[in-house]
Amino acid sequence: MDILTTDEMARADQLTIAAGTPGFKLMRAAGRAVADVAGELAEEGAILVVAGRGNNGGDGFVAAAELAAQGRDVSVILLCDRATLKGDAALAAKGWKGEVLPCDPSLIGQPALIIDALFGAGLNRPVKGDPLIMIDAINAAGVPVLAVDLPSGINGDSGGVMGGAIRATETVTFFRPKPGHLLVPGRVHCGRLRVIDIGIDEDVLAEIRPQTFENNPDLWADAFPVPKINSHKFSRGHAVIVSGDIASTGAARLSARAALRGGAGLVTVASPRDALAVNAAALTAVMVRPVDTAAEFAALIGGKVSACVIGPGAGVGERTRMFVEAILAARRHAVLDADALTSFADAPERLFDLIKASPESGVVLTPHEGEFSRIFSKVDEKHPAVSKLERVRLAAQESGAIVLLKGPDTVVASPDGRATIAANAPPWLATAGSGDVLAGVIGALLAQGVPAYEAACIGVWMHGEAGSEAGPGLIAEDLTEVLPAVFRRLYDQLGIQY
Ligand SMILES: NC(=O)C1=CN([C@@H]2O[C@H](COP(=O)(O)OP(=O)(O)OC[C@H]3O[C@@H](n4cnc5c(N)ncnc54)[C@H](O)[C@@H]3O)[C@@H](O)[C@H]2O)[C@@H](O)CC1
Ligand SMILES: Nc1ncnc2c1ncn2[C@@H]1O[C@H](COP(=O)(O)OP(=O)(O)O)[C@@H](O)[C@H]1O
Ligand SMILES: [K+]
Repeated sequence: MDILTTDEMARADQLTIAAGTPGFKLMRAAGRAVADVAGELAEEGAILVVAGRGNNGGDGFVAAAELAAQGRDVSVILLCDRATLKGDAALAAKGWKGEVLPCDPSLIGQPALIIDALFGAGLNRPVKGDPLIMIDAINAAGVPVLAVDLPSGINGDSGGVMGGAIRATETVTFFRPKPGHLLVPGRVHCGRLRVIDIGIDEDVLAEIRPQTFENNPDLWADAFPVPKINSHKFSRGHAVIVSGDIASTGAARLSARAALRGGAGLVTVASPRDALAVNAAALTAVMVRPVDTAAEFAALIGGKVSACVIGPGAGVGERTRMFVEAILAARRHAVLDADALTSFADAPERLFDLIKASPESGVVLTPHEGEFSRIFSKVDEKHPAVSKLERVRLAAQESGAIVLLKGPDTVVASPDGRATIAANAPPWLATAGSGDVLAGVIGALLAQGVPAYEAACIGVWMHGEAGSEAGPGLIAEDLTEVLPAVFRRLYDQLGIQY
């Protein structure tokens, strides 16, 4: 699904209004939808609406009036003087015939539900003073909270907490999700997210041309590789995974097994000679080749190899740097992870120049936050206050690669500006070796000819699904073993026969 920034959402409102739907009609639809959800969350008992001075508060007033009309016990606290409300919010407040209580936290009491309509997309500075006291008091009340559009205090574009923020049970947003609903900590503050139609025509999207998407199969189904009846192992691609020295071979084996499970027809581990016995003893369907020097490595990948994965356990230093350079010189599709990134921490431009010199080869960089700040320190220095989404976009532009920044809200961005945010990763994915499996799955997709952006998105999604499939207690080894179940469900979802 498309994700709209708050500016893009404002544009969607404007286009809809310009096409003849009054803004107040949108507000009425929004407020009524909030009232419906409130009725579901609290089938009985008192409901308190806490409204701010803007249109978010306006939605709150509409919901209050709607709930009162249904016979519910509703009260409204307003952050400002009612007489100072303007535009649609003033109109909405007129529709509320009850009393308006002042902004006093002692008036919150213990309702069955609080509707948070303090701030939405218009939050433009850190919350302090009275609204902050109110937010803290709502959070402390210990009752369910339904947030209108965004939990108040959450930045809709970054998901960041601006001074303080509501912890909602559920959030109702309109038309499309915003980045702040999916990026943490915003996602955590939202609770369950509902996206509701308020009468904005989908045609506005053709004009807005959103560049951010939630990472799910609708987005990349067409690029998903399905073996054909006449496929053979060579046509499914050959992935090479670089092993580290004898003390750190496991990470490459995890990646290699994941690459095989991910659908690569052949997988070879390029192993230092002194680690050959360890790797060979621990691998079966995955092949092992002795490789010590850059020349040997170049000879191996110069053959029928379609993609390389380097980084997991590879070791930081000249050997890894030379191997990365050999991969890029040979124009192989590549996943550069972990140590392959850290090896360029002192000279990231050297890496980026090589990537940009072969734009036709798909290169995916898969840092976690620590690795990201090592190789993209310039992005962080130049743009200290931007969201995770924009940081990754900037990193993709700077490097010329597809950049994937891991975490509970993994972002994938392309130098052309497209980006996805994933929201399907369970927290138990954060375990040693999990990233190595992710690198292997993406390597498999690249090996099968999937374009790098889609390969990264598919890999992240499948990795998240595998985490849910394996469930709590998972270790990285489990992820590869549950991939067949993830494939089966995806095939069912996409209507692919098997
Ligand atoms: N036609 C539209 O544009 C629609 C808007 N809708 C609602 O309108 C909301 C956006 O409305 P607004 O743009 O009026 O913005 P908000 O209602 O989010 O808040 C804006 C007001 O809060 C003030 N403010 C911002 N940050 C503050 C802070 N930290 N401390 C104190 N005051 C602060 C601003 O100065 C402004 O007065 C959406 O989130 C959505 O709920 C919906 O009614 C659907 C239609
Ligand atoms: N809180 C979290 N919720 C969901 N997924 C997470 C969370 N933290 C990390 N992950 C995921 O776990 C994986 C960890 O990878 P990484 O940091 O490279 O670890 P390792 O190097 O041990 O494999 C990544 O895919 C990341 O997105
Ligand atoms: K709100």
